[in-house]
Formats: sequence, structure tokens, C-alpha cells
Amino acid sequence: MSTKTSWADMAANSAAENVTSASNGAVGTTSAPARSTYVPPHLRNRPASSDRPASSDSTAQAYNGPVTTNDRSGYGGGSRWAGTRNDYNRSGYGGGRAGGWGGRSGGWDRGREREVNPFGDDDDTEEAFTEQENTGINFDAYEDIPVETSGDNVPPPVNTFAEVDLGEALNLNIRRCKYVKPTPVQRHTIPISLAGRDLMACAQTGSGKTAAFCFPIISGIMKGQPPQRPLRGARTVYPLALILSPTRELSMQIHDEAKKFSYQTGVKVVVAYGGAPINHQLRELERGVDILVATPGRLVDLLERARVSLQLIKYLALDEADRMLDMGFEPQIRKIVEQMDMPPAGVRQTMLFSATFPKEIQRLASDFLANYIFLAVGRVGSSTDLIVQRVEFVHESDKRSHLMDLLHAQRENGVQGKQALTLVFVETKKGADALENWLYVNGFPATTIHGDRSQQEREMALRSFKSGNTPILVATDVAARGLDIPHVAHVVNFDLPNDIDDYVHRIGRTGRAGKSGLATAFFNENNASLAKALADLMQESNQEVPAWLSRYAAARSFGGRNRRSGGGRFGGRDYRRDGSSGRGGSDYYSGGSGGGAGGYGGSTGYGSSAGYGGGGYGPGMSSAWD
Ligand SMILES: Nc1ncnc2c1ncn2[C@@H]1O[C@H](COP(=O)(O)OP(=O)(O)OP(=O)(O)O)[C@@H](O)[C@H]1O
Repeated sequence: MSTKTSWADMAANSAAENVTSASNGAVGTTSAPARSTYVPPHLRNRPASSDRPASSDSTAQAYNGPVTTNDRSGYGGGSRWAGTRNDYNRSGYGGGRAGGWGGRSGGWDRGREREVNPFGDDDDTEEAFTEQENTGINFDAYEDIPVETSGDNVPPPVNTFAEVDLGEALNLNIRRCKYVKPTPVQRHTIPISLAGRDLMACAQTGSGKTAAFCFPIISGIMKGQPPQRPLRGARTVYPLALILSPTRELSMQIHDEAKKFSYQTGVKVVVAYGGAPINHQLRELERGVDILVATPGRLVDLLERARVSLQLIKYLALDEADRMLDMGFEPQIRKIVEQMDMPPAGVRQTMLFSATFPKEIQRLASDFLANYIFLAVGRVGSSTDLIVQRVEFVHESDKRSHLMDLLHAQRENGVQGKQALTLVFVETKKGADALENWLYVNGFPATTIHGDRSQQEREMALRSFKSGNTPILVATDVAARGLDIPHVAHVVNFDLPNDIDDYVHRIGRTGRAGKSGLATAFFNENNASLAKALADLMQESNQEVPAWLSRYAAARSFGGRNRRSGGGRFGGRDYRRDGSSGRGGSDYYSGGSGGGAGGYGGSTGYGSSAGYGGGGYGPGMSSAWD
């Protein structure tokens, strides 16, 4: 009887339940009931109590010193980042917790059934809000971006969070996050979603899409009636919202963000992803779930075990929606959305978000939507001009030495000898391991993330990179989308991808939230099919296009080409308005240059110092996706 199938379910039960749990009745006897963070539904929109939980939970404390990992890391002391920056403490992946699955508490202190403060203990005073607000965010960078909406009765955008009624507890968390005003995608999408409309939204990398879909979902659940959850098997849980993303790390990140946004709102967020023991996730689910963040494979598993039912889903969000509906994932997504017990389009509310949205995928996606609004902030698939893009012609055999030159120059120009975070994309998993090893041997500690590594290794690698302990991460496309890693100064496309949209997502790991960044690509004849799309993209975002690349582009204009480079990609934004026309209207992406983030010489002039051996990573050897 006292089994909690969801945090929201607790509302239906008596408040007397708030401390005692079936298995641990004695725990919490020192806490007065008034200190419980349980919020009954009728109080959920009221300001959160200042009587916050004690902040001594060690699990809420993130990185406080060098992370110990199995990765080869660090420079033997000299060049490590201090690791005491608040930025690191505030961000995901469990910070300095030792590896292992038990480390992810899901935001709840088990013994006391108390919500862990995801903000730590340093930032919940009014002074902190006002003093630090907006640090480093250059909102002006977004002001000139053209916005296109289409669909019936599009609700007007808002200029401030205060204009929309998100609920006090959520507003407080927005302030804790130091979000002073909404980014353009948030200005437009939040009123649309709050109005209950389906949405296909395209906005540039790093422009705040996560909050754009999380805020309306959390607010909607806070304000909604507590659901009547069926009594179908005690162990089946009934989330009200489902957020799907293509990679485990991205799901973890969305979960961490959503937990911050929903702190003390009474809305419970749980994550489920593959590669980690399912039992821990099952236990978290049993403790209650309102918002389930998941990767498709693990969710299908949970559905087939009848541990999750989608019957009560009111909100469905697909992050990186074009990727989710691409060939690899589409069958699983169809199964989840169309063949299980999820309410149909029109009954549930569906939100699709990405920075890229090819027309063929838009067409597919429309199956999942009802009378939707299409929104494009900036041009579909464009990259932000906060990122300085450089393309250099580098023969396959010179790539390693060229990379070495970049890294040396970067180290010399680093702030106080610290190595800026550099993310190096390669095509294959083998290539990633080989390059990591070679970098290590040559004095540049690096780590890797790719589909052949265990999930634990992947998470450790990401933590080590994020903390600055291992400032070079060699990655396949598994790290291309969505990951929000502060201080990534440089993205190197050691191997260029075959698809321009993958390039857009990869370089989008830098130049986020109004900050500038640098992206360098190594191009050679193997990449000729990308030349036209790359030159167009660079031109569109006010980048200098080398003459040799323009020549490659011209030569390829009429031949075989990147699948989106022949006009489709640059056509109208909403495929419903597009007909068969070529280029769309005149309101293309514009705006000034974002200012260089470089910190090292010009785009050429590294010269290929010989002697590092060849690269040898042919394209397409194996899939980067697992
Ligand atoms: N209103 C805001 N004010 C300040 N910072 C914000 C705001 N909204 C989001 N951010 C910050 O901007 C960064 C990028 O946000 P987010 O990861 O949601 O981008 P995204 O658009 O989903 O990018 P991608 O396309 O790469 O997935 C995050 O660090 C987030 O905390």
C-alpha cells in the first residue's frame, strides 16, 4: 500500500507517508515533518521554502580535486587545472564521485527520502543570484538571428521568464541556474509549449534547447492534476513525460539539467540508459517517476518487461530529433511511440528539437505530430558564428603532426600554462584509440569516448575531460550531439564526417551559450564530397572560405555530393511550405562575426613537421554509433 510508484503519486497518498518508508521506518526520526521536501499538489506552485535541506550531502559535491580514473591523465602536476572551479562543481556526470553505478543517486538522499540539492550550497542566496547573473553569456550574439515560425495561431514570443507563468518553484530554479532572460529559442518555444501545441523546433547548437523543452514539461506537471495511476502490477511505473535522446551521456546530461530545473517542485525525474546495470535504474523507477529521460534501447527493454507503461504520457520530447528519426533509430522510435500504449498524437503533446532538420526527416517526423508549429531560430542546420571555423588542407599522412602543432601552439598560448579543452573527432573507434595512444606517447594526455568502451569507461573519460584533468578528448560521433561541456575551446575535425549536419553538431561542442569557440577541420581529397556543403555553411556563418575549398566546391557542384548539399538543405525551413522550390526566402542567418577564440596564429602556417608517422584512418571502417 505504501509503495510509491511516483513522486506525483505520493500526492494521492497521505502526507503522513512523507518520512516513513516500508523498509526503513526508523530513518528520519530526527527530521521534523515540516522539513520534508514533499510538496503536495495544491502547494506545488507556491514559492519553495527557504528551509532547504542541509547541504552537507557529499553526493551533491562534485569535483574537488583531481579525479582518479583509469584513464591516463594529467601532466604529472604542472598543467592540471586546479579543479576547484564552481563551474565544474555545478555540472553533470557526478563530478568527483568515484566511478561505479551506485554513485548516481538520482538526486535523492535515500535514507532520509530527501531531495539532494543539485545546486550545491553556494548559490541559493539572493546576492548570489544578482551578483553572478549572466556571467559570460553574450546575449547580444543571439539578437539578430532571424526566426521563422509556421503553423496555425502561433502564440507570440515572450521577452522574459516572468511573462509566462511557469510556477514559483521553477522560477526559483531558473534564477539558481543564473538564467536571467530566455534565449531566442526559449522565448519562442516556451509560450508555444505552454499553450499545449505540438512543436518542431530547430535552433543552433548551444542555444538552450534543453531548458526550452524541460521548462514547459515541468511546469505542466507541477500545475496538472495528480494522475490516477492504474493499479496494474505494483512494479509498473507510469511516467507523465518522456524525453528521448540518442546517447547515454546526453540522456544523463538532460537528466542532470532536468533535476536542477525541477528541484523542490515535487516533480521527479529518472534516467534510464543502456550499458549500466538495469537493476539500479529499476529501483530508481520504483521510487517514483514523473519525467523519464531515456535512450530508446533501454526504454524498449523496460517496456517489454512491463516495468514502464506509457499510458499516462502527456508530454513526449525527442531531443536531437533528426538523429532519433534517422535510419538507425527510427524503428525503435516507431515502436515506442506507435506500438506500445502511448496516447496518440493530438492526445499527448509532442516536441521535437534539434539544430539540424533535413527535409526528409521533417516529413517523417510529421507522423508523430498533430497540427504542429514549426520554428526555426537561425537557418535550419546553420552553425553559430560564435564559432570561428578554419579548414586546412592536410594529407592523411600529415594529420598527426598537424594536430601536434596545433596542440603545442595552444599549450603555449594557454592561460597560465593550462591546456584549453580540446575535442578531437575521428571517424572510427580504432582510430580513436590509436590517436589517443599516440598523443599520450607524445606528451599530450588524452582520453577517448566511443562505442567500444564500457559505459563506465565512457563516463570516466567524460568526467576526466570535463574537469580538465585530461584536457584532450578523442571521440567518435557518439560525442557529437548535445553534450554541453564548459570550456571546450577547440574542436578539431581530425577526420571530417561525411554529412554536413554531423559537422554542425560536432563543432557545436564549442561556442555555446553566447561564448566564442574555435573549430579546425583537416580536409583532403577524401572529403571532396563535403566541400560544397562545407563552403556554403562557412560562408553562411561569415567565415573565411579558403580559395582552394571554393575550387573543390565548384568542382563538386554538379557531381556526386553530400546528401544535403544539392539545394535541399538550403531550401525552405518548414518542409510543409517548401514545395519543390530551391532556396528559401531572404531572411537567412546573418549577424556579425563572433570574435576570435583562437589564441594561436593564423589559419595556415603550422607547416607539417614530419616524423610523427602516418594517420591511416580510412573513412567508414566501422560505425561510430553503438
Ligand atoms: N536562458 C539562459 N541563460 C543563460 N544560459 C542558458 C540559458 N539557457 C540555457 N543556457 C545554458 O546554455 C548552455 C547550452 O544549452 P543547451 O545544452 O540546452 O543547448 P542546446 O541548444 O540543447 O545545444 P545542442 O544543440 O548542442 O544540444 C547550457 O550550459 C545552459 O545551461
